[in-house]
Amino acid sequence: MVIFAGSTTQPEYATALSHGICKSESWFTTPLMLATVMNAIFLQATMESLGIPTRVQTAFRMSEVAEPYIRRRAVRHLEKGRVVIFAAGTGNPFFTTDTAAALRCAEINAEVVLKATNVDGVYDDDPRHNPNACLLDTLTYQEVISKELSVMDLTAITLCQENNIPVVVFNLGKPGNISKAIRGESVGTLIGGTQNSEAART
Ligand SMILES: Nc1ncnc2c1ncn2[C@@H]1O[C@H](COP(=O)(O)OP(=O)(O)OP(=O)(O)O)[C@@H](O)[C@H]1O
Ligand SMILES: O=c1ccn([C@@H]2O[C@H](COP(=O)(O)O)[C@@H](O)[C@H]2O)c(=O)[nH]1
Repeated sequence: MVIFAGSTTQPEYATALSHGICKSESWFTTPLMLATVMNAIFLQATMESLGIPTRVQTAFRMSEVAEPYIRRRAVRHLEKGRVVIFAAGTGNPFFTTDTAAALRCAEINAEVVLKATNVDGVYDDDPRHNPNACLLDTLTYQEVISKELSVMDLTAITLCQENNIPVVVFNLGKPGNISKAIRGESVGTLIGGTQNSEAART
């Protein structure tokens, strides 16, 4: 199993950027990537307190606190039944944690990207701004791109499309949703599903 730690919004950093304290957006992205490492370490501690063996791998070196990302090593951990938490995004500015998820899933030949987020799935419009937006059950990658359904950034969705990795978008806040998504039960929105993944949902 693979889990990606999303960066939480850091209002202090956003304020620093808007006040001109941070010189460029590429500088500003570093603390955001570091925030995902903190999240990953907390998640690791929580999972290990439940007896689940876990490893954190970071996209840039922080060897005193976590392993560096090494694809073959990550795959070996998974083969041994450990949860691997990938942190620090892609390690590069101008990307997102969704793109990091798509990239790592492509690298390790993952079957699916499970995007646990703060809305029930993909809507025909941003539900935060349009209360009449309708929740969609399934979508093709092309529909997400052409209709500009910005629940996931274009780089991430394109990477999933190119590597035929379906994406399930679901609400993290609803109890039971993570289990449902992992078991392949119907939850949220399925993007780029094949007949097999459709069957798995029913
Ligand atoms: N068509 C759409 N359907 C669903 N959500 C949409 C759509 N368009 C925009 N959104 C927005 O996308 C957001 C979810 O994506 P976002 O990447 O912000 O969340 P996240 O991945 O949970 O956050 P993070 O990556 O910081 O952990 C929702 O809060 C919603 O407002
Ligand atoms: O690989 C990466 C991952 C993230 N960033 C920066 O962090 C923010 C927040 O990421 P979310 O995926 O929206 O949680 C993102 O906008 C980037 O500024 C990055 O540079 N590289």
